[in-house]
Amino acid sequence: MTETAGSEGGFIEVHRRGLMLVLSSPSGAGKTTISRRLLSLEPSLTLSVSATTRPKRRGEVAGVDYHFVDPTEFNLMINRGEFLEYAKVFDNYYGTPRKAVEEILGRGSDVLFDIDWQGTQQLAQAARDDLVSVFILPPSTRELEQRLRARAQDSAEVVAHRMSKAADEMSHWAEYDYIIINENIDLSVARVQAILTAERLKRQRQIGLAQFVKGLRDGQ
Ligand SMILES: Nc1ncnc2c1ncn2[C@@H]1O[C@H](COP(=O)(O)OP(=O)(O)OP(=O)(O)O)[C@@H](O)[C@H]1O
Ligand SMILES: Nc1nc2c(ncn2[C@@H]2O[C@H](COP(=O)(O)O)[C@@H](O)[C@H]2O)c(=O)[nH]1
Repeated sequence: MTETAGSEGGFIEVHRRGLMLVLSSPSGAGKTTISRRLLSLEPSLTLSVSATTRPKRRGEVAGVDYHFVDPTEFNLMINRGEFLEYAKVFDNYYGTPRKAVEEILGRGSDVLFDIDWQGTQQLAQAARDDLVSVFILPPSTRELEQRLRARAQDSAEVVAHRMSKAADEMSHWAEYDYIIINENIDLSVARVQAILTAERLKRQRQIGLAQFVKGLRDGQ
């Protein structure tokens, strides 16, 4: 993203280095819901569409929600080095295609990731300075289970399996930059949006500022 700043006598471009915004949570805490709302509010934020070996849920669209691939194809993608990160989550494989992320960042957009703690650790190793990580917690375990059931997308066994993994997932909360308890969805979306706004304004993400300030000091 480029912002043009200046006054009469010449404009100096202040570019912004793209950032990678990660949302993680135990299954059902609300990160997909928050992501969709945020994407509709933030035109220069683009979702990284993961590849997965998980079967498609009712209502999911290939290429929009996920790239649905079989385990053989997923392995080929691993061997060809096509993933920025990948992990096994709840008995299926999930991975972030590298090329798409590079293209999004290359055109000056920020990237939104809905990935688990394993993927977040891998991204942090590869690009810590560009990463902003947010962990979403449910208001209670009971509410988490209710949300998974009310979503009505997974079998009772899958819901039980995901609930059994929730405590493990949540043990990684302290590895994240920000924590949001998702009680009220409007408030949670506003909070993630506030984080994004503040992170975009960080000094180190604004390229060309030194020149811009020099111009100001020189009276431009
Ligand atoms: N603040 C909220 N209050 C009530 N219901 C919510 C809230 N946030 C999300 N939900 C609902 O909870 C269910 C699970 O949300 P969502 O699918 O966004 O979770 P998720 O964290 O993306 O789960 P997964 O990791 O399994 O993809 C959905 O039916 C959603 O509408
Ligand atoms: N490490 C990664 N985790 C991912 C990726 N895409 C999704 N996920 C996480 O998997 C679980 C389950 O997702 P669901 O859609 O089956 O409910 C959830 O925690 C996601 O955040 C990925 O590319 N890498």
